[in-house]
Amino acid sequence: MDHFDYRAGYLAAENVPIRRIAETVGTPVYVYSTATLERHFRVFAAAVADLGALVCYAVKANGNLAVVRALARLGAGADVVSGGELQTALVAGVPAERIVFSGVGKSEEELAAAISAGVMQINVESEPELRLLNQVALAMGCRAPAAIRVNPDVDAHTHEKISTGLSENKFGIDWTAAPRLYARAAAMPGIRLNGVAVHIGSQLTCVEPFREAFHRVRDLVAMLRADGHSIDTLDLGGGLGIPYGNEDGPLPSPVDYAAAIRHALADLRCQLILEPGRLLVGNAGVLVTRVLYVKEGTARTFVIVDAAMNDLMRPALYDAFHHIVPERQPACGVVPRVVDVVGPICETSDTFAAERPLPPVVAGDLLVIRTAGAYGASMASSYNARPLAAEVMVSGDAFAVVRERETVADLLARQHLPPWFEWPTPATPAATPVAKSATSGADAQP
Ligand SMILES: Cc1ncc(COP(=O)(O)O)c(C=O)c1O
Ligand SMILES: N[C@@H](CCCC[NH3+])C(=O)O
Repeated sequence: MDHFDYRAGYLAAENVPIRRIAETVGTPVYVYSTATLERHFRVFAAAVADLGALVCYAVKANGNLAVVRALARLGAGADVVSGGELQTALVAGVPAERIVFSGVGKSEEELAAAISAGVMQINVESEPELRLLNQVALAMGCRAPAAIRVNPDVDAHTHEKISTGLSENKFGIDWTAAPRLYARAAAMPGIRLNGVAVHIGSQLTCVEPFREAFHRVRDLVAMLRADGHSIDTLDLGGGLGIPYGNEDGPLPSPVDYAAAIRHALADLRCQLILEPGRLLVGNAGVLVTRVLYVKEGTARTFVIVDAAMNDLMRPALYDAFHHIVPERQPACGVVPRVVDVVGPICETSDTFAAERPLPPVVAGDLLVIRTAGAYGASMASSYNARPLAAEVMVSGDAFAVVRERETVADLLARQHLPPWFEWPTPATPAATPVAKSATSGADAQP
């Protein structure tokens, strides 16, 4: 359930007409609903309440400060995977003791930043990373709280590009090799290793792979405890799928997911950490775009819109399905046309929908791409020199820009000509960036 509904024939985000936002802020624009974010967090938190789990929102799904703040206000912790996400979470008011630092390639600086911020736990994904963490912690005169992310070799039955729990995936340490690493870590004075972490993939549409992974974790905890390690935290990652509108059957609910956890792990007396991302924010966001042209091709009809794969890359990257609806509610009985909805980027994969029945539209109409709150803005780029879209948050009757639209000047501002190139004539426009310094890059001269 979300808070994007037709009101008197026009789509609204909570009580704010989408049209009003588009006319004020322009398009393309991401629109987030506070009520939906809050509802999703509360539903998930209620489902896992009896497990005493700490819900650490996976910031990668949507790192907008306002989104992270909305969840932090409700008590969410954060799962972060870079120094940038760590800072985002801290600035949004997530207490350090509720932050988990995950990721397969953390740099020395990022490890040091996590330790000095006082994060709850660093999830280590390789032996070299464990050794580096030990060194960094010793140099800082402390012991780093850590868990090992294990790879349980379980098929998540999701898109291959977002599956992370198979032994051929780069993530975690093979669960059968993990006991050796725990033994080595026990001898490292800079490491306080007392947890196991697992995350097998994203957009899981059935509970069975979770069950399988959790039972492997259970077996591992028994082995580790038998070896004398104290295991106090279990980080079960995220991954619960959400409806995009093209699923075959019903998806597992947070209650089903909680039952799988309870059954496999509740009696182990560990602090559980859960890292939902998509589930909290996916349906809380839409991408609003304007139709530029309707082009009648010989084989297809193309609805060319002003959003593109740089704004929302999921369809191009994973052939992902997103519902697309007109901002103006179609009249009863209107006959849909089968069209391709495409962006202006010079790639054939810049296609939001192929051969999709859609109510007829004309240039100037607004279309709304649904379920775009997760891995939408957070994966956007400026490909084709297209500035990043604006982001807006709605609450009741109010809306606010929570990320300004980038400008072309922003894109150019950090670029420089090398000193051996003169600016083209006529004279350099005031807004054009200049070479950083006369000497920078001198060694690179041909
Ligand atoms: C370690 C970790 N935790 C949590 C998540 C969030 O996953 P999702 O958005 O599918 O809940 C991810 C991303 O897949 C992840 O890599
Ligand atoms: N980016 C992916 C999810 C990957 C999650 C990160 N491990 C998506 O859009 O579905």
